[in-house]
Amino acid sequence: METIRVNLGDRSYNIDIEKGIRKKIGKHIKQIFKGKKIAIITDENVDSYYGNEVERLIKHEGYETIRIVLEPGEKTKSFNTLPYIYNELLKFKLTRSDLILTLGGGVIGDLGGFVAATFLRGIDFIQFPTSLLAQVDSSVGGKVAVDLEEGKNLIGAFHHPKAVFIDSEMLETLEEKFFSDGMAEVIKYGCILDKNLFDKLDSFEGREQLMEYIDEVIFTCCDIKRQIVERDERDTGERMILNFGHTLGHAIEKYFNYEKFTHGEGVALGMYEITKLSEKKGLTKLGTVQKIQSILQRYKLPYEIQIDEKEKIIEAISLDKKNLNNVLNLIILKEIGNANIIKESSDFFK
Ligand SMILES: NC(=O)c1ccc[n+]([C@@H]2O[C@H](COP(=O)([O-])OP(=O)(O)OC[C@H]3O[C@@H](n4cnc5c(N)ncnc54)[C@H](O)[C@@H]3O)[C@@H](O)[C@H]2O)c1
Ligand SMILES: O=C(O)C(=O)C[C@@H](O)[C@H](O)[C@H](O)COP(=O)(O)O
Ligand SMILES: [Zn+2]
Repeated sequence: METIRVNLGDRSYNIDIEKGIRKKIGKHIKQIFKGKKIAIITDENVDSYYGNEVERLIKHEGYETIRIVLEPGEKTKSFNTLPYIYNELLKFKLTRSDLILTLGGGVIGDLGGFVAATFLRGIDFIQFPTSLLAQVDSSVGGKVAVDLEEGKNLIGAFHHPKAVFIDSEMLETLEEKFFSDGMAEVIKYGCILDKNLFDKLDSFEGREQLMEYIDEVIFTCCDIKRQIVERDERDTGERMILNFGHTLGHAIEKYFNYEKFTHGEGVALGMYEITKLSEKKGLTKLGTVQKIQSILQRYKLPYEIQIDEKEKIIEAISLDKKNLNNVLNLIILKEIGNANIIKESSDFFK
């Protein structure tokens, strides 16, 4: 097992990465949680593969459990889903000394994490991420949120998990499309900070070859995120570079009502488009956008779309959380492995 310690004072926690760790999940939880009740929040797909096994192992350690199983997909990560979950927790009589376990992808992690941040003014939770995207990104760093119709993650909190358990064996059941989503965030790490990672990903033929190195890739991504989060927990400076591709990505997701493009696809489109623009403006080394296009294609991600109502995208961009005092903090690449934060208006996209 590889363990990464995220050092954040009294909010510190471990990320444990081990193939098959789910088979010992009850015992691992027992080591760090001394309360009585555990509410497992998951979605129907993940539940059908892992729900019974995980709940049985947790019950075996003497905990009382409830399983809250939600519809899969981004639409579930909505403000409107919250009352249902809070009600289930109240019926189960979950108290502040109990625990929430989020078992699923980024939707479940963000939503369940937000519930943990707000229920009874905040209770502990553990992230048990099952999608590639959640294993390399969303389970780490404490950003939890729900979407509004107006935009992504507009209601949220910083609430760190007590622990993160990562079992890459669970990726065997993940559909191709969602594997690609996770690759968008993996590619993002390569683009912003790690040229070696980028080149390595670019040397693989695709999912099958990458899976031979999956734990190494997950470790590298989580460790990059750990370092940034330790230096800028609250996203006031350096952490913004983790948002490369997201200004446009989030706007595109919202523009299509969270139905046409997933988060990873939005990020892929956003990374390509902003790099095309920054290269054209002479801010990025020539040839960078070509490299991004090629790696996105390798991992079956989109890179270009036609949008007729550009002004609506620009309107959505104004809700970006990196917009401070009407100045937009944009993340661009100087070159692969080297990101920069620049202050612009939304005219940058015109
Ligand atoms: N908090 C953060 O720092 C952060 C970072 C990146 C992304 N996010 C958020 O994460 C969300 C996207 O996460 P996602 O891509 O995991 O989406 P998701 O949670 O919708 O999962 C994708 C699909 O894969 C299925 N699935 C998950 N694990 C599976 C498994 N092991 N086997 C079979 N099916 C499985 C799910 O049921 C779902 O249908 C977005 O809402 C995004 O905003 C948050
Ligand atoms: O952890 C971060 O910081 C990130 O920006 C990671 C992103 O991949 C993630 O999508 C995050 O949820 C975006 O946050 P937001 O602040 O732009 O809503
Ligand atoms: Zn993201």
